[in-house]
Amino acid sequence: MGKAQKKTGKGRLDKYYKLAKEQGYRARSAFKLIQLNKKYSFLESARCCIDLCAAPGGWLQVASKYMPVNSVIVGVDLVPIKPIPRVVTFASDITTTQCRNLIRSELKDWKADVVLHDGAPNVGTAWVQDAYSQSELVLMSMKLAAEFLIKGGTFVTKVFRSVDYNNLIWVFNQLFGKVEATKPPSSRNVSAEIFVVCQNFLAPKHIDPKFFDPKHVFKDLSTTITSVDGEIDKTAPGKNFQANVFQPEKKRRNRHGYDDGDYTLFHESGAAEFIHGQDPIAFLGSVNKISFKTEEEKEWLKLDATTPDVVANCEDLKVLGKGDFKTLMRWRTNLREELGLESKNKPTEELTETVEITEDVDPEEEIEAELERINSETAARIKREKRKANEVKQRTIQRMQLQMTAPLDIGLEQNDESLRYGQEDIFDLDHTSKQLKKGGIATLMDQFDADSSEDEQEKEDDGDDEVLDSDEERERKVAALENMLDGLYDSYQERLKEKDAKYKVNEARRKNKDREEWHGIQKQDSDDEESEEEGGYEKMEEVKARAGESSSDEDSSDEEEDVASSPPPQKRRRLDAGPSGSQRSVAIVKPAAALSRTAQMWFSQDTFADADLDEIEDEDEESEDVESDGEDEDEDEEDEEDEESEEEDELEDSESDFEVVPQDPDEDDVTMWDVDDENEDELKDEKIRKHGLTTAEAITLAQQLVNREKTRTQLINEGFHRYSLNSKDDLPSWFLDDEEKHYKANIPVTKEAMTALRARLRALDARPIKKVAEAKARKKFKAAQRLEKAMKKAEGVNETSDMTEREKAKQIEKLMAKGKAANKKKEVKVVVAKGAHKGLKGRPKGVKGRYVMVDSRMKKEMRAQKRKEKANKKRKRT
Ligand SMILES: C[S@@+](CC[C@H](N)C(=O)[O-])C[C@H]1O[C@@H](n2cnc3c(N)ncnc32)[C@H](O)[C@@H]1O
Repeated sequence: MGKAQKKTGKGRLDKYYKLAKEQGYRARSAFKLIQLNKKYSFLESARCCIDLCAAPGGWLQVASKYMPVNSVIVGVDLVPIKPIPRVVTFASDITTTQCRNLIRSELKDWKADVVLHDGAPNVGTAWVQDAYSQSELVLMSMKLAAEFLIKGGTFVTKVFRSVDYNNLIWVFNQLFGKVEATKPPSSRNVSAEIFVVCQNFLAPKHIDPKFFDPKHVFKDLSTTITSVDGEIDKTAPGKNFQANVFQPEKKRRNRHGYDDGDYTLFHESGAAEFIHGQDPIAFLGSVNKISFKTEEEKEWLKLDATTPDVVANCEDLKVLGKGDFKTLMRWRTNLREELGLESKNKPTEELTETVEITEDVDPEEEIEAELERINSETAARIKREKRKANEVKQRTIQRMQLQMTAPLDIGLEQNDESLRYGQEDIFDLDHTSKQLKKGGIATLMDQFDADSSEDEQEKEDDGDDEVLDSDEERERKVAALENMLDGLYDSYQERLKEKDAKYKVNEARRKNKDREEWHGIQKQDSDDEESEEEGGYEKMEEVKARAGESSSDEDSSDEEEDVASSPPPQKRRRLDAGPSGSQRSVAIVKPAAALSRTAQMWFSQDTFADADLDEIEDEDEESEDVESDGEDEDEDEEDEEDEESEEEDELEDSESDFEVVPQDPDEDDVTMWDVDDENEDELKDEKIRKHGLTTAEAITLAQQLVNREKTRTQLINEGFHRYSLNSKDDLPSWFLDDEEKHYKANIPVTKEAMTALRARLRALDARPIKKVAEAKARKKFKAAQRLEKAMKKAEGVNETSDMTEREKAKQIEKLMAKGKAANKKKEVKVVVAKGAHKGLKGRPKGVKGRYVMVDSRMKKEMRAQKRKEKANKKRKRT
């Protein structure tokens, strides 16, 4: 099992693996040679073949099979190869002379027609190393091939696609007439191996030994080491050391061998060379240790700049990381500055000051320069402030767009003074109207921006610039990240919602609603009297329509302007009759011009009817609930029961009488969780109209209402709890969405409700399936058709004059009876073939119409079959 898994893991169980097993080859690689030979046909004519790196012997098997009988086949590998008939094998390293000698002794003075090489180094470490070892191995095998191949012979070798590839091909081309690289189908695509078939060995008398020397063949390797960026760096060798410095974890081979006279791998150099040298990076890459041996170097050890860290780093450069090398580079710079080898990068201001001191400057010029400096500093500061203010503004706007914050939040973030903006836009008309006159939210935001930038400026002046900057930076990053996340979440939600058909309906509704949004009643003097007669609902609709007309084509800002410029409504007539039935007096609403539309709507309520707007503020403070003002006088006298019944009455009254319902002054100020309540309600209503109440909770509540166990007010009141009005400000939209879904009160369900729901479901279940329903409908339709036909006939009978009335009546009765009756199936009489009927051919005596003869055997068999079918059906159902 383990073995099988291992093979599967390596992906070996492919077609060729199975084929090799089937055909008795020791390795799937045998098919590579088969396919190569199929293409180039070098084995059939070969009399002698050397297979280098032949274990376990797949290629040898192929050679033995395809080569003529009595051919000489020699296989060499590091590992011993199990004997193969007609094949001589031995274990040896093909890079050694011992191997060469062994082959020589085996071949005597024969020459090989084919030399095969499928070697792969048994390293299995880094890819670069593997590839290079492979290239070296190829070069060694080519050396053997050049020695043992006959002129015109073929050399087949495996190479890896690597930087050495072209060099190898170049060498092959020097020794062979035809060189072709190919990848047989059995070679896996994922493998970097390529097979090069070199044909027509030129057998030159003298071959330059450099062709077999990796140092020469791959000599530009040292200059083609990949740089830090992963690009081939073909520049000076010195650069490679730089690469080593900044990528120390990558070990590279010393491909170019040792320098003349230098046979060690360890290099030590004095610190002076590092400090005074022009190429410190190359130095760090080529040296193992920096020593402090000279007097000067020893002195450097005493300097503050030479920290213990630096000394430790100098001990062994080969173990250092990027950071350590940077420390050394910094140390070098510091030291060079101290030694005066490098000038310090002083700030320009410092330099300017030095110039001022040294130069004899005219006082006027000095003043001018000073002024210029101050100006430029101020300009820079203003620019900085502006940038910061813009950033804050942008952030706030972005937050608002993402619905993370309401305009009120801006105030909250600020201070108590500005906190008033958000709340007073409802209650403090003067203050708010002033704010709104200036430009509404934008003004508030501007003010906020100004405030915040002032604050920031103060902070900046007080505190450390660097710390503040970094803090701000961090804050900005965090905010940007949050915004990004929220934005992503929103777009995710959008995507989800777009898919949702319900959402589309919702959206369409909301758009309609927005278009029709009621912006309060605007006074129309001319139709005062009409409005008195009209019902409240009509009035509201009319006003809605008017508001819609006026606002439909304009954007919100235009609307604001319109409100401001339109003549203020002078008076408002209350239309509802009070408990006494008398009409109330007309209220004067003065400063509507200065109010926002929402504020107008709010103050258009009757509650404010008697009061001058200037007084409203005071009233607000006194009374908590604005709506209850009108009933104040009575309330004290009434007991709790009366109160309840009055509330009910009020609710009923409200349906018939016109009452200005206060619209939420600002949607952002509403602190309920469920944002789409209205739409949801509409949908629910529609659903209820269509399907009735579908949940046990809904049925429970409905039953309670119908049975007068609870009043509507009670139900509404029960829906509130201490968390209902929790602020949703600053809460991320995903949280609100979750809350909307899951944060719901558990409504107790009654047994009756469950029973009712179950009964309904049962009725639903009991409904016939479609086919049955269709059949029934067909039947009904046919019956109706029959009846119609009969009636037509009856009419005809009625119109004939040949018949007496009595006859007519009889005839019609018959026709109608026929029309009502369904077509009866023609009866088939069953005649049992026994007694006189046994073995009877033809119609039995006394039997009229259709008949069928049955015998007892047949009857039994039929019954048995029916029984079986029934049993089968039952089994299937369970
Ligand atoms: C892919 S296998 C060859 C498979 C063979 N062609 C066959 O069909 O069975 C590669 C072989 O190269 C051998 N090898 C690697 N380096 C070698 C070296 N320096 N001298 C001899 N054989 C070597 C390995 O021992 C290994 O068996």
